[in-house]
Amino acid sequence: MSSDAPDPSDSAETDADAPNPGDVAATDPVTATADGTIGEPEANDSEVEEAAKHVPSGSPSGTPPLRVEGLVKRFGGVTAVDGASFEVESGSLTGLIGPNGAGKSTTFNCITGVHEPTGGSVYFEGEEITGLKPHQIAREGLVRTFQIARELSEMTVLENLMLAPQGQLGESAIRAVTPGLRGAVVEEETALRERAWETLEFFEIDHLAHEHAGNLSGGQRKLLEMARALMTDPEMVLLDEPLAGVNPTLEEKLLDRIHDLRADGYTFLLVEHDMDIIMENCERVIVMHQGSVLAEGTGDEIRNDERVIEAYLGEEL
Ligand SMILES: Nc1ncnc2c1ncn2[C@@H]1O[C@H](COP(=O)(O)OP(=O)(O)OP(=O)(O)O)[C@@H](O)[C@H]1O
Repeated sequence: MSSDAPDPSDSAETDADAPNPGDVAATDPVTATADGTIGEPEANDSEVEEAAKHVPSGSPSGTPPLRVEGLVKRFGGVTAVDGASFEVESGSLTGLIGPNGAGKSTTFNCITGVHEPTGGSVYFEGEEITGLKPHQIAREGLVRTFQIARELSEMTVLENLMLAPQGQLGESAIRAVTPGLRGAVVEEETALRERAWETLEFFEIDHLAHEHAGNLSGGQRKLLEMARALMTDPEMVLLDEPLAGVNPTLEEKLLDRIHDLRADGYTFLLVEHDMDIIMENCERVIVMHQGSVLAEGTGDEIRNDERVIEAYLGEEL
């Protein structure tokens, strides 16, 4: 996949700023806790436990969580996405595949507000989100995973999780320093810390809570990236090659977690080059080619589709 870094050739447009997961606001929630420490979760009252839980509320009945209509993205003379249209069903794990340069990354970036589309529309749970900034889209419940930025590599795994909502949602630190709001902030931080521990346990990386993120293996980092995305209480998560460079044990763990989350009502759109993973895990597959959608269907339908075979000519399908 191409990098998310803005391309100099893209300067003519006003792409939204990508949420910078490395942006640590002036008042860091990790240090703004009641006792000033980051520790194991304290005994929780039921209110905190309730606040820590998140289950997707789901789309209004019959509305696909994600609908992309005639999406176009040009970079100067290059048309990266050329009228792509598709829907993702609620609670599904849908694969987005296509040969190199098909436009998958750019589509992800347009959906999540990293790029402003040149044309077309994106709807999330029936509401148009085209052109919104990434943190606004994240606030609606649609997030993507991001590589752990350099600044965050120097922080612990627990800190990474506690900062995730700020990074993705663009929360203002002002609330945290405003007199009169401090009590509420401390309560929020307690819930946040509890939630972070729960999430670490869910991904089975709680033993790494106090490790610097930079010391994690590639696979552990992928788990952390996913854990960070979940800390924002999303309804839907876009996964951009979440298994690249992950060893088979962690790969299985990550896929198991994705299936668990699906069972809880989360929706996933997955870009992945490994066709076996797509075919074994995705009930629906969307194939992009030259910027638009070439075919859609089950893994078997896609594998046997002549147009898809031709598009992948020379590549293993
Ligand atoms: N910022 C950019 N500036 C100019 N061209 C770009 C930019 N981003 C992507 N492109 C071009 O748009 C096309 C689609 O790229 P994109 O990365 O979206 O494809 P992809 O399907 O994700 O490919 P891959 O699987 O190889 O990562 C390619 O021709 C690529 O070179």
